[in-house]
Amino acid sequence: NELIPLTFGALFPMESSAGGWAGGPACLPAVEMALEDVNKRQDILPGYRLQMNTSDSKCQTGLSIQQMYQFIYNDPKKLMMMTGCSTVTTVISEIAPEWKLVVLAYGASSPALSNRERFPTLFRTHPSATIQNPTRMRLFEKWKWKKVTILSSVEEVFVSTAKDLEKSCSDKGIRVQRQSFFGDPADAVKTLKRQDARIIVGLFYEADARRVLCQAYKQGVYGRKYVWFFIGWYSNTWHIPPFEEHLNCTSDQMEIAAQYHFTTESLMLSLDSTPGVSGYTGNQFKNRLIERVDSDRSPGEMGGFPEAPLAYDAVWALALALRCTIRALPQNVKIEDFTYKNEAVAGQIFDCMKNTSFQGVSGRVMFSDQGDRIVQTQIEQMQDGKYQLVGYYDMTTKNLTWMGKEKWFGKGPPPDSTIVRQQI
Ligand SMILES: CC1(C)CO[C@@H](CC(=O)O)CN1
Repeated sequence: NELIPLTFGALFPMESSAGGWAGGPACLPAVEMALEDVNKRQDILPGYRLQMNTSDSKCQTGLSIQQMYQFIYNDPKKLMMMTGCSTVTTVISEIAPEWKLVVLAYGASSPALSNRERFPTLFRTHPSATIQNPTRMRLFEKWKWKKVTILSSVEEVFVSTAKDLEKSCSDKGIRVQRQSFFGDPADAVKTLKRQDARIIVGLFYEADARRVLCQAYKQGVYGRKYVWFFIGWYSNTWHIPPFEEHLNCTSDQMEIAAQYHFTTESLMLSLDSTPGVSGYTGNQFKNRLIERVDSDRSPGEMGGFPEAPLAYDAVWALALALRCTIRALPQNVKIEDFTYKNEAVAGQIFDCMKNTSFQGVSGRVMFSDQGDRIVQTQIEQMQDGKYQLVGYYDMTTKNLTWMGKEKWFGKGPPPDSTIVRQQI
């Protein structure tokens, strides 16, 4: 007897000509692998076959809306939408409720998406960029810093992350200065000096980070008096200036300025040695993906490779939510009767997605009330041009796992400002 197909629409940014994240090359094969894994199991969607219609969104909003209409106005009916980039996820999640569709984003980090008023049916297996802020706060507490400076570029994702961190600092009685720059950071770095900034959190894309680091070197905002925090998802050699950027700093100068800075980033691949619901561990997933894509480029270079576990787990979240829906619907209502207007089925899919909780290859998959993914974060420190893992932070348990591998120019962490020596 024929399996009944259940279809979802999926957008992958296979390239990003207009800027943005080209995560499709590694995330599409990860999703295809998850579909095969789900469909070969008898206990996930018995009697059904999960399938997807895909389009290359190029990380462009206009194109993705046009593709969404194609999904909706052509059979088969789509039960859900899966998206990548934050920009595409924003527009798709704003219009999806018109067709009572849940949106599941595997590659959207923008804090603005944590908003149930604007995005009532959005869930994401990719954490918001603000998830790094509790980790930064925990380190300020560990090293007793009560004055912090935040420097961001003007992109919305970084300004909203900076504002979130600024609020967390104020709530904890930490004095915080925040400024943002567009293009050349020279004046912004000059302001850091004038403010006597010592503990500096940088929030920008990789190319801006190089410009900031070069200015820090030129203006002497580096070394024993300073601690820089950068974002951890840059490449491991991000601080080496590419020839074409004509940065007027040498690699040696950049390495000197970068010495002992910290980074924070979301853990996207589970370190757990016990397999998850798929039957695979994070590492087994990673090796299977590398086998599958056997591209001439090294897999780590493939766009979206770090986020591939999130895409794989998104299919499992979707499949388990559909299984939950099938079990919850009354006898006379079939999930295949979904019609973009059928509140009963759509409402049940939303409720099931809301209650998602399973062990994925990217770790525990659960969503907050805003549909946000909660993950652990990883802390590294650059030591002589190489990143050294120094700790993990779990914001749900507030547990900081520290390796004690960090290094300082002096005996320990520098003070957060000029300490006026108390006259004894
Ligand atoms: C960690 C990163 C690179 C943040 O941006 C995400 C893409 C986006 O938010 O548009 C993908 N993952």
